[in-house]
Amino acid sequence: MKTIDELLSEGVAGKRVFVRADLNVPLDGTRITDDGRIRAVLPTVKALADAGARVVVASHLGRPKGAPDPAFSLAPAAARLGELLGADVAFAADTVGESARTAVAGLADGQVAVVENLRFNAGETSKDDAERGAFADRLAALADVYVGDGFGAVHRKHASVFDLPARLPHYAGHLIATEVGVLRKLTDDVKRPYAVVLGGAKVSDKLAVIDQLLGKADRLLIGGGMVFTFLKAKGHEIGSSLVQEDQIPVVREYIERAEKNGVELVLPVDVVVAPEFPDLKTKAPGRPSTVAADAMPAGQMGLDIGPESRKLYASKIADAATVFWNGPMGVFEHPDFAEGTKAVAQALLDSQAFTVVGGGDSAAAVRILGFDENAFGHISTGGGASLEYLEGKTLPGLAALED
Ligand SMILES: Nc1ncnc2c1ncn2[C@@H]1O[C@H](COP(=O)(O)OP(=O)(O)OP(=O)(O)O)[C@@H](O)[C@H]1O
Ligand SMILES: O=C(O)[C@H](O)COP(=O)(O)O
Repeated sequence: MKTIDELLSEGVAGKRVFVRADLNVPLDGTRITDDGRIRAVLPTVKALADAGARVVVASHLGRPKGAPDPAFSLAPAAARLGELLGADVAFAADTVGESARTAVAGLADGQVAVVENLRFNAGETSKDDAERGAFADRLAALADVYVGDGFGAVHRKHASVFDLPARLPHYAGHLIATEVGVLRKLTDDVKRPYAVVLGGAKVSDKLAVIDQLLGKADRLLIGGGMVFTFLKAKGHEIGSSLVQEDQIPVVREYIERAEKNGVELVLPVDVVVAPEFPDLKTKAPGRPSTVAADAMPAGQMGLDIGPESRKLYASKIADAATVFWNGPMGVFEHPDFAEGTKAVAQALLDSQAFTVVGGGDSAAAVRILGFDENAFGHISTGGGASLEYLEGKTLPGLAALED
């Protein structure tokens, strides 16, 4: 994979460089609640601009349906990029149309433009190779060189990620190079004991990852919404908690395989429950109570791991040599259900282990709960992307950058 350093040494002054970033940031209306992903691509954009390139930045935001939708405009992200760069950033109101062509044509050396959300175009995410290819042709017309730096999206076989680099000289940006360098350490020669902490709400995505991790990790600590599919598979009552009913047989097989492979599968011994999902806007009292994990009352919903589990999880993290953490332990957005996530974050910081936090929500949780992000070994900008990398899958956006 050629990197941006090679591109810079070849010289980029006057060239139009297309940077595929992941500016898919959480928004409250038009207010960005966590700008980590914009800050993460700054080194690449800055290096190119400083070297005199005409930089065209593109990204998706959210999951619009292949047509313009103002709720998913990249305008707030473009404005924030300009603030962080300390420079004017032009914004095109479309992705490959008149506005984009004019914005790019108007760039002087060292200037930056952002084009509108890639997913406002059906060709970006199409399953049809020809349709994606046609959109990639239109993107290619905007640039002379491609730099892939949207690590959070490299697991997507989308036009700007997969098809466009085939049409232009292509290089990996600083963020992709860093992310791959760190995650490779977790796949090539991981220092053991290797503990993986999995939580969050995207249960079906993450259950598939466990299949692979059972052959790689020494310890698997389960938290978040995934817990209840495991507890149910063990025959326990789980009340009205999140559950993936169709995965119960699969989870039973995981429990057996963990035992056979000598992988320590750690489940909560107690859970924090409430009568209903908390109101995250008003933060009205969540009416939490703590119960044993094998004695959850019917009608209650599990929303965090309990105090005994926090101690247990911290002890399993304390003497690990490597820890990968993806997904909050509970509904951390509400103070009544944030303690499990806080305890795991603190345990990572207290351990001597090499620690990697992966996932948009996990990284945001760390920052929102007030932890110093620089104290962790690495905070990945990719949730699904980092998990799929660890699964050993070929990621389209990385394969496309190879020659
Ligand atoms: N017990 C639970 N019940 C319901 N939701 C939960 C529970 N525990 C955690 N969550 C929710 O999980 C969400 C985060 O899950 P997600 O799987 O998206 O994390 P992530 O992998 O860090 O993010 P991403 O994949 O978007 O990069 C949070 O909004 C949190 O409230
Ligand atoms: O948030 C993410 O994980 C990335 O930006 C990819 O977004 P997607 O899951 O909508 O493809």
